[in-house]
Amino acid sequence: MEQIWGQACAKLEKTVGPNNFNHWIKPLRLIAVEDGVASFDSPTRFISDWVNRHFASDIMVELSRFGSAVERLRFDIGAARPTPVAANESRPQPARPQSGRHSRGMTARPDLGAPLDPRFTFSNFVVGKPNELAHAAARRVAEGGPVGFNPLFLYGGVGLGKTHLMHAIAHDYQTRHPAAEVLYLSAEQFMYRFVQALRESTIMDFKGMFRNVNMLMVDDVQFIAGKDSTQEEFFHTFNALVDQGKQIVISADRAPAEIKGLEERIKSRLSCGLIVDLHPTTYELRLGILQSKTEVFRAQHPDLEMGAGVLEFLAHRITTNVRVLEGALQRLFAHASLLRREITLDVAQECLADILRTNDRKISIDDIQRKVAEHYNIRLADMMGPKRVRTVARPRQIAMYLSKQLTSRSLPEIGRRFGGRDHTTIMHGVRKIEELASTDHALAEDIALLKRLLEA
Ligand SMILES: Nc1ncnc2c1ncn2[C@@H]1O[C@H](COP(=O)(O)OP(=O)(O)OP(=O)(O)O)[C@@H](O)[C@H]1O
Repeated sequence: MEQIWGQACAKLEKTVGPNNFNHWIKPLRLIAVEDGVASFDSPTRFISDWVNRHFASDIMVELSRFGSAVERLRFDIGAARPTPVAANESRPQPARPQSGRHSRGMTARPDLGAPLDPRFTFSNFVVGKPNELAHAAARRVAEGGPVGFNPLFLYGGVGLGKTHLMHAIAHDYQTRHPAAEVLYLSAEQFMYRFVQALRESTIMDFKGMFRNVNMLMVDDVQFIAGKDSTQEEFFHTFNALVDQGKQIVISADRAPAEIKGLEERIKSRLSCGLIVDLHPTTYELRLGILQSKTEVFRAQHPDLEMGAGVLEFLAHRITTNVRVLEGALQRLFAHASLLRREITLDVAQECLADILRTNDRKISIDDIQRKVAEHYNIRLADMMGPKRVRTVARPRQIAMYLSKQLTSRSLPEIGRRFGGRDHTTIMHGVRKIEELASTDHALAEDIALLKRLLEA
């Protein structure tokens, strides 16, 4: 195993860049490869989660070269001894792209941010209807100059490209402004640094370092909800930077107003700039992403043979998020490079059976009623009951609308599930919500959020 891992590591270092490699992959120890599953010891959960999210497909492709195809990674936590770099998890590398033209002449805060993924650039980001606004806003912020919108707040469901866009902004901004200091980190890391500074009585250094950057990017800000002192510190950092005209970019899984447990003053601060959401992908966008990733892979492996209709099939069947889509494609690449044969539709279906099954999970009217009732804080029984007050009737109509949109049930069937209502009542409800959502932005947002929660 050591030998295999050693050889795979030599390749991986080139693919992901030395900084990412040292920080995330080097601390892992390969224990076994069995039944398509590669098992690792990882010093911490944080490292294994990060690796799973960002480098799983690279690792699977490399390991598949040594025998049977690897289709999944598994991690045991705590058994591996951290390397000096891994022990440094609390002090990750500066926000600094690792390769090529970006790496020259940049300044970045030492010991603060998380590393940037060199693959997350604008040129690798496929633009379509669901993400064009977010992409345009990100491009604009990356240009720098007089701050147009501060903060830029990007939000959207899991795996829709928020982190990719943030890294792309950082890469581009640093290329244009080599002397500028860009700090990218997750909200979780922000909290960790803050707690560490409190513990080590270095809070003034902490404040100084955060307040001296030119651009601060905080990913997954919903993480600090409910964590009062971290929120307080974040609020002051935020204000200090905005007052100095420094750019802030934030991401979250939902709009500021929707983040429960986040202080009102922070919500209102976060809403001062531009809030843009990444919508769930469309078929066209998914296909575009698959084609672009296949081209990249083919540039390195010209012998790849992809049968007609395979990418279309994947774009049609895997609709959850781009990360899952990418994972499926990487698994196919791993198969192709190992077996050296064309990926036909049959091969794809067989090889991806588990992913395809999960994606087939149907959303039920029950799920919808429960989620909507929870969201609007009404009783589930009110979905079926006769109450006509608006606080109950509107959520009920939203649930009707979502049932029509997200399930294949007919109007009479939906009517039956909403306390035996007539199909014309359901039709009226659906139309009403369509009409309202076209003018009421808050309602449209609510519906988009509910859809994301249901489809997650
Ligand atoms: N439009 C796109 N073009 C190319 N790749 C994309 C696009 N959208 C997402 N991806 C890829 O999908 C994967 C997941 O994206 P990313 O990590 O940015 O998602 P996220 O929105 O930050 O998710 P999470 O909510 O889990 O943090 C990444 O590998 C990213 O490169």
